[in-house]
Order: sequence, then structure tokens, then C-alpha cells
Amino acid sequence: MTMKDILAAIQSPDSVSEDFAAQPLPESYRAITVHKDETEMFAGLETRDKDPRKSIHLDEVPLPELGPGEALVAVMASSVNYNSVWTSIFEPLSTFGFLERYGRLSELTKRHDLPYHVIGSDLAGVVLRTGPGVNAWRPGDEVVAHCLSVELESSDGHNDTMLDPEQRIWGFETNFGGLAEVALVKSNQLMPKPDHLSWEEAAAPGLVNSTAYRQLVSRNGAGMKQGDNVLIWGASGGLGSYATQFALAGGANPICVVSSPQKAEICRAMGAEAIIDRNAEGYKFWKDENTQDPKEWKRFGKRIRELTGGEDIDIVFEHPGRETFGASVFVTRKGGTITTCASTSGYMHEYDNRYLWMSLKRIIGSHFANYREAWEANRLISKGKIHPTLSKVYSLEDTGQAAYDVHRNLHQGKVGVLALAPEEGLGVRDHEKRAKHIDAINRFRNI
Ligand SMILES: C/C=C/C(=O)SCCNC(=O)CCNC(=O)[C@H](O)C(C)(C)COP(=O)(O)OP(=O)(O)OC[C@H]1O[C@@H](n2cnc3c(N)ncnc32)[C@H](O)[C@@H]1OP(=O)(O)O
Ligand SMILES: NC(=O)C1=CN([C@@H]2O[C@H](COP(=O)(O)OP(=O)(O)OC[C@H]3O[C@@H](n4cnc5c(N)ncnc54)[C@H](OP(=O)(O)O)[C@@H]3O)[C@@H](O)[C@H]2O)C=CC1
Repeated sequence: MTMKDILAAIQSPDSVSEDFAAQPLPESYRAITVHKDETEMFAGLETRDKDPRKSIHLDEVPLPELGPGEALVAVMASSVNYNSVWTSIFEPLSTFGFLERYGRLSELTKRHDLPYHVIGSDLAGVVLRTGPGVNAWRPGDEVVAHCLSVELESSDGHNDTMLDPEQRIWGFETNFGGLAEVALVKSNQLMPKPDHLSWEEAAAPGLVNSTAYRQLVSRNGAGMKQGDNVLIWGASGGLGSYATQFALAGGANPICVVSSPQKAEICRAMGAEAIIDRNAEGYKFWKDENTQDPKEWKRFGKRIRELTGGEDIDIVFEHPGRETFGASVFVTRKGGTITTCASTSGYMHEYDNRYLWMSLKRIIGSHFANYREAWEANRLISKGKIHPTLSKVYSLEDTGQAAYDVHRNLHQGKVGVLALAPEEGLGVRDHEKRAKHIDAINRFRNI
């Protein structure tokens, strides 16, 4: 089966599961990769000067062997996540180390240890084949994939699969990711594609929506409740645009931090009222590289009190890291929670611990989501309670530019990538449901 045949089968309304199952698979496919022999290419450069357009390649690669419990998926669309930015600038470390380590686990996982890394941790597409032991999914199923890959051989992960010692992020710590025409996933990564969305809209929320759900809503994260004041950094960015929607849909009060009037306007359009433009208000939490300025934490806290009628923050949704963490700990109310999933501006955090212990605050580390959490987050998308925040869509050929935009914070919400889909707007099955939510679905488009 050539890629053209696969696409024709996906686009034909008459195709049934057997049509997909009966066709031979292609021997190779086009994929976005980084190369092992280029991991030193940015040595000596500042982080911001490392250019993903130089390290990201579009290659023809062989189709991997399909193992037990796995599925090969024809990818119609994917999206750029910040983890692909990290991979492409080889920070904080090269992802080839992850592939080597995974390769040492078993005969089957050796497949992942290659001189190239097919990256990407989101997809929307169609199942082509399932491996032995897969009963829940069939060729022809329209799916999205979440990015939690687990082995679950140890008891450790059986209360919460994120705690499995062999927990990995697909397309970051494993090979054969979603920025490609075909992807290899474990079948327990699959979820139904929301039927009112196009391929590229359906591919946009996955990773960030699931992460924000666990970090903010789930009992494994902050366990947000009605009325909570939630401080959301980067509220119109990838994670933040979903955190803001969860806060609003859950009856909480988001205090959105952004860096431009345009981004403030997006938050307002989502329904947020309390918005801080960190750029316009000029917060400078660090006096120099090693010294923070508690006066600036206080000025920031005062501004929050103005916006909340004198209240402090119940939950901080943290991910910028070093630059903001001291302020985040300070502005949290007594007994409140700082929940963090990242450190974009630096992972060595500094904060005044007196404000943490004396005021009985808690810091919660959160990472992606287990299958159940990802499923619940996807269910909210399917029901039209939470919406994709897709702004711009690129072709597979232009993935380097897409990653550059995200690296340089030039984007809004999520940036999509078309893989097999020849154009935007395809794949919508429930037009009536779509019509009901069309303004919300398009809120971030082309801004
Ligand atoms: C869904 C999307 C998510 C995102 O976007 S997240 C953002 C992108 N992700 C990242 O930036 C994360 C990248 N990952 C990392 O930076 C690294 O991945 C970690 C720092 C998390 C871990 O580093 P590592 O080198 O993989 O592991 P170690 O634990 O530092 O080193 C392993 C060695 O250290 C030993 N060790 C571990 N814990 C202990 C202990 N408690 N006491 C003594 N030794 C310990 C081990 O055994 C092993 O040893 P031996 O090398 O000899 O095999
Ligand atoms: N552990 C996990 O499971 C996950 C971790 N991540 C990590 O989270 C981070 C954010 O991801 P994502 O939301 O997709 O990225 P985006 O770039 O889409 O959004 C992040 C937003 O944070 C704001 N921001 C960036 N730097 C700073 C800073 N120094 N101070 C204050 N605000 C800042 C920006 O908004 P503005 O300029 O408007 O303020 C930006 O839009 C990345 O490091 C990513 O790797 C992401 C998903 C899952």
C-alpha cells in the first residue's frame, strides 16, 4: 500500500475496517527527525540562538516492526509541543540517551535505538494495523493518541501509571513519534478522535490538555475546586490555554498572566476577567542572575489582590520555572498549592522557604497524565466543554519553522502540522456539534 492508497482509503466514505487490514503496509514513510551525529551542532550557543530549523529534518525512514500491544497509525495531523523544541536544541540533554536506555530493555525495544529520532507527541489519524493482544482497536478506527508509554511490569505503576519505572513520553523518550506520516504507539495510548473536529484541530490538544488536566484538576495534581483563585502563567500558550479553560469551566477564577495586549485579548475572549500583562507592568523578579527582588514579588501580589478583591492565590499553575518560581511561592495563600510541570526558563529554582513552611503551602510536581486522566481530558474535548486552541498550521516540510515559532514564543495557543492530510478542515464527522461550538473552536485561529 502506498501512502496515496492509505490516504484514499481514509478519505473514502465507503472504507471499512477490512479494507485497511487487507492492504500491505508501506515499507517506508516521511518523518520529522533529529540526527544523532548532530547533537553537538549548537555547542557554545545561548539557548535562544539554537535554531530548530537547522536540526530538524524531513527524512524517508523504514517502517518499524509492529510488536505485541502496539498499533501503527496513519497520521493525518500532529502538533508541535515544547518537548520537540527541547529535542531539537538538544537541551537539557540529547534525547538519544533516552533511546539508548530504552533500547537496552528488551529485544523489541532495541528498535527505538537508532541514529535518528522520529519526534512528536501528538497525532490524529487512522489505525492501520494492531499487534498481537490488541482487542480494543481495529484498523480503520479514527483516533488521537496520548503520549504516555508504559511497560507496567512493575507493581509501582499500578495505582497511577505515571509512576511506572518504565514510564516514557512517546516521541520524546521513545522513537517513531507523531510528526510523521505513520506512527508507532502502544494501543493503550489510543483514544477516540473527537468527531466534530478536523484532523489538525483534533491533534492539537492531546499532550497539553492532558497535562493541564492532571496538574490542575485531577486529585493527583492540585485538585482545583469551585471559586479557587488560579494563577496561570502563559495563559494563552500551549498549557495555559487549556488551564484557563479548565479554570473557567470548573467555576474557578483564573488570574491570567500573558506578555502582550493581543494575548490579553485572547484570554478575555475565552472568558477570563483578571489578566496581567507581565510585559506592560514590567515585573523584574531577578535584580541580576543570582539575586531576586522580593519587592517585585510584593508588587505582583498587590496587583493580584487588586484583581481578586483582596484575595491571594489558591493554586499557581507553574511552568516557566526559575524566572517566576520565587514570585509563585510568595503570592500563594496560606495552605495553597504551587503545582509545577516544567522549567522553561531554568530548572534550578530559588524561593524563600519561610513563605512556604510558615504559611503551610505545598509544591506539587506533576508530569503528563495517566491513561484515565488523558481519557477524561479528551472526553471534555469530545463533548465540546473544552476546545482546541489551534492558531497556525504548517506542512510537514515546515515543521522546523513551526518549532522555531514555539521556541521564540512567537505563537499563540497551539501550532499544528499537517502530515497525510492534504489540506486543513478535513475529517469532521459531526457537523451539527461543530456548528454549536464553531466560535470557540476558531478562537485562536490566524492571530
Ligand atoms: C509530556 C511533555 C513533557 C515535557 O515537555 S517535560 C520537559 C522536557 N523534559 C525535560 O526537560 C526532562 C529531561 N530529562 C532529564 O533532564 C533527565 O531525564 C532527568 C534529570 C529527569 C533524570 O536524569 P537521568 O540522567 O536520566 O537520571 P539520574 O537519576 O540523574 O541518573 C541516573 C543514575 O543515577 C542513579 N540514581 C538515581 N537516583 C538515585 C539515588 N536516589 N541515589 C543514588 N543514585 C541514584 C541511578 O541509579 C543511575 O545510576 P547509573 O547511571 O549508574 O545507572
Ligand atoms: N511535564 C509535562 O508533562 C509537560 C511539560 N511541558 C513543559 O512546559 C513548558 C511550557 O509548555 P507550553 O505551554 O506548551 O509552551 P508554550 O511556549 O506554548 O507556552 C508557554 C508560555 O509561558 C510563558 N512564558 C514563557 N517564558 C516565560 C517566562 N520566563 N516568564 C513568564 N512566562 C513565560 C509564555 O507566555 P507569555 O509570553 O504570554 O507570558 C508562553 O506562551 C515547556 O517547558 C514544556 O516542555 C509541557 C507540557 C507537558
